[in-house]
This record gives sequence, C-alpha cells and structure tokens, in this order.
Amino acid sequence: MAMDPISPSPLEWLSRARSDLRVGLPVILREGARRCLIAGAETVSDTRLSWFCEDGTATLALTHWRAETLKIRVYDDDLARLPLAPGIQRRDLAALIDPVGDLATPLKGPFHAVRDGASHFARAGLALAKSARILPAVILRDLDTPVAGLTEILVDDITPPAPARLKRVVDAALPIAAAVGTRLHIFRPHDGGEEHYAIEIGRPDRAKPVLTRLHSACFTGDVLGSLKCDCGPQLRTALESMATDGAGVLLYLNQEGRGIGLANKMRAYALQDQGFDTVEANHRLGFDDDERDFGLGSAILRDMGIGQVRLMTNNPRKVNRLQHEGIDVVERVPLWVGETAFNRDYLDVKAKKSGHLT
Ligand SMILES: Nc1nc2c(ncn2[C@@H]2O[C@H](COP(=O)(O)OP(=O)(O)OP(=O)(O)O)[C@@H](O)[C@H]2O)c(=O)[nH]1
Ligand SMILES: [Zn+2]
Repeated sequence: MAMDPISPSPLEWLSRARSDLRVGLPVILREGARRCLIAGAETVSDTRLSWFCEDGTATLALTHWRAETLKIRVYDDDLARLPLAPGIQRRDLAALIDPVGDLATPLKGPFHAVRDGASHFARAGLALAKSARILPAVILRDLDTPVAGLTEILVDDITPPAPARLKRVVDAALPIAAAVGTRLHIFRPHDGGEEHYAIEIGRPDRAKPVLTRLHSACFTGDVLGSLKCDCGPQLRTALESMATDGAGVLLYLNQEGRGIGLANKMRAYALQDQGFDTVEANHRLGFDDDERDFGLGSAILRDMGIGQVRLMTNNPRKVNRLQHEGIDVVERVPLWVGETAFNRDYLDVKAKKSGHLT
C-alpha cells in the first residue's frame, strides 16, 4: 500500500472494502504480519461460506446486542465470536444474524462463544459491515498468504472512524413550494460514502445565528408520507418556518434509518410488527439505538461559513455534537409535529428511551 500518487489511499481502500462486502466478496484485514479474511455474513455465497468453514477455524462475529438476544456469553466487551462448524449452511447463518425469525424459532443454542485469541479483527470487521449498511455480522478466518485480487486493509484504518470530511460539489437555484429563493448544495464525503445535501432558504446572514435543521433521510416518511414516524411533517414544517423567517439551512443527511440503511430499517419495521419498539428492534438486529454521525452536520455548516445556529430539533445529541465541534447552538427550537395514531408509541419511546426533549 505505497503512498505514491496513483495507488489507492487508505480511504480509497476502505471505500472498496465496503463495496466488496456488499456484493459478497471477502476482504483481507491486516495488522502487522497477521492477516484475516472476513466476509459479510449476510452477503457471503454458499461456496465461499463452505471454503471459510472447511478447516473448522472460522468464526462468526456478532455485536453484543445481537449476542444478548441469542443468550451468547460476551467475552469481548462489545462483541461475541462463535465457532463455525464445517458444513454450516447459509440458512443456519441467517437464523443467527437476522432476528426476523427469532420468535418463530426461539430455542436456538446453547452457544459456546470463543474466549481465546484477539477480537480486534472481529471488531474492525463489524465496523466495516455497519458502514456497508449490511447486517452487523461477519465471518472470519486467519489467512497465511495474501489472495490476489482481494482488497486488503489495515485494521488501524477502520477504527476509530475518522472525522467527517466532505467537499462541496455544486450548488444551484432550486425554487421549492416553501420558498422560491432556495439553493440546493451537494456535499460529497472524501471516504466515498453517501452524498449529503444543504437546502439554503433565502440568504442567511452568517453574522447572526442561522435557523438550522439537521434532518436525517427517511424515505418512508419524507417521500411516501409514512404515518409510522414524524419525519415528513418535520421536514416540511422546518422548511416552512425558514421561509417564514426569511432564511435558514436544512441539512439533509443521508443517514437513513438512524444510520442503518433502508433495508435494515425495514427489518426493524418487521420486528416492530412483532411487537418490539424502535430501540429494541435496532438492538435485536445488532445495532446501537442510533448509528448516525452528526459530525457530518458540523463539517457542512463550517464549510458554509455558519458558526452560530438556532437548531430545530428535539434531540439533545444533535445539540451536543454541534457544540462539541465548535458550532454555537444559541437556541434549541422544538419541533413537535405530525403525531398520528401510528407513531404515538414511536414518539413516546424516543422521549423515554432516546432522551428526546418534549
Ligand atoms: N432504525 C430506525 N430508524 C427509524 C425508525 N423510524 C424512523 N427512523 C429514522 O430515524 C431518523 C429520524 O431522523 P430525524 O428526525 O432527523 O432525527 P431525530 O433523532 O428524530 O431528531 P429530531 O427530529 O431532530 O428531534 C431518520 O433517519 C429515519 O429514517 C425506526 O423505527 N427504526
Ligand atoms: Zn421517518
């Protein structure tokens, strides 16, 4: 991995590794002279799975959340490793990593987690799977020699995640129903991740606090008008308030499903159909309550020359993260709109479990 101008940089390798995992291609993790092959447990093919497992040394890494649901002992703080026997099939793996069938087949196990050996390859693999927006579960196997054609990355390049860096790609006038004088700015992260947008209403005076919202993408709420959440009404109300005020900036962050991606959010909805709440559903899938990085918001605001904001939110994590990164949140503007019979429990859980201010 020489740092000449033409070879991939660590960030570029990471971007490749995410795509590889998504299509089912294994990736090599390296630390010093040690190499480990990993693959997404959700995406690995039958043939590759049997290759991984043929000598009986492969393991499956799950987050502590998923392990707790399956009653697996957690020896490594935030994750658990299970041995994978030769001959294990993809449907056996699916039952371990995907909670949708948990209630139908509740008596899985007992499981004997791996205690020995280092867990950092597993931890790095799980971080990579999350950033690839697949289920947070990876299979691992030590590797003696490099494999030609596979992406190889250093464990240290995965954890801890680097602070968000984005570049402004383009902006143009976009008259919208809420405000004719609107511009849409597109920002592209250096790490090859999803693009994010800034919707600038009017011409906010940078010398004063700017009415601002950090809005996370919600395809179901923003586009389809889902009644299960409050995102659509929050989006429209925020834009209308900025129009009424004469100026404002709404950052549309492509962190669908609190950062787990739309496919995993729909898995969470399937669990909610079974009676679990929004937080429990994330945990049963193996995710934290909230996987979003609000550092994206401060990076974009800084780029736009905005240092002081009146932030439209009920979420104290957004306020804290902006403050932490030097954006002065001079006021929090509550944004409670769009309660329906279908989202009452969801809003209740956000207030009770996720600390949303009422
Ligand atoms: N995982 C998961 N994500 C959900 C669910 N319902 C909505 N979301 C996502 O939750 C996020 C809500 O985003 P925001 O409205 O910006 O954030 P918030 O944390 O509610 O904070 P404020 O609205 O600012 O008070 C969006 O990314 C939605 O896609 C759910 O049941 N599970
Ligand atoms: Zn929503």
